[in-house]
Amino acid sequence: MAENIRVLIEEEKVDKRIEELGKKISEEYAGKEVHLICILKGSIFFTCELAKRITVPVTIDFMSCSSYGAGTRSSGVVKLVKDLDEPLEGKNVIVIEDIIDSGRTLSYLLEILSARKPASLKLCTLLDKPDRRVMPVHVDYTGFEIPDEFVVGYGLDYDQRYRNLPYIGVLSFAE
Ligand SMILES: O=P(O)(O)OC[C@H]1O[C@H](OP(=O)(O)OP(=O)(O)O)[C@H](O)[C@@H]1O
Ligand code: HPA
Repeated sequence: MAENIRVLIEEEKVDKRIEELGKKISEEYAGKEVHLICILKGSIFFTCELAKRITVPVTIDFMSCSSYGAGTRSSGVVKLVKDLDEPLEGKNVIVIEDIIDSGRTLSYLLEILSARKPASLKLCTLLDKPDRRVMPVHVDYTGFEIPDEFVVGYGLDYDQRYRNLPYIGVLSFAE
């Protein structure tokens, strides 16, 4: 089946929104240091772009969690693939995600992370698909709310491909 991609959010619009989020976070954390947790692999592009636009001191750590296999639907089982290198105690933590869909990944992760006693714990996502939510998740910073369509680009993949597209696109399949 042939794969087609239709642009949903252009590169310029994504960049502008990330700039706004960086400014907001910098204002809200004035005088503090923020510890960003990048959820691999999808949020790597967003984390890099956002971190460059935050003007308070930033540290970064990485975690990997997986529930989507080779398809477009979650398996429903979230697995921790790689844990953080650093402890979180006393840190102002912001978890950075590329997308919140069913909410399963984040509700699982936030429970693990809050047990590690950070000074504060917030969630920032580039994309949110609220119509697909199965598990409730409180999101503090959202780039864009999007409809229930499978998207790729800006870190998001289909079967590990398309992460490098500089825009957000909707993937569809034609016979
Ligand atoms: O809200 P959910 O339905 O749980 O979906 C969101 C999660 O799915 C994607 O990760 P994926 O498991 O595909 O791993 P990847 O980031 O390595 O592509 C995405 O990066 C989120 O972590
Ligand atoms: O729409 C999506 N695209 C890519 N990966 C995803 N993981 C959850 N939702 C999506």
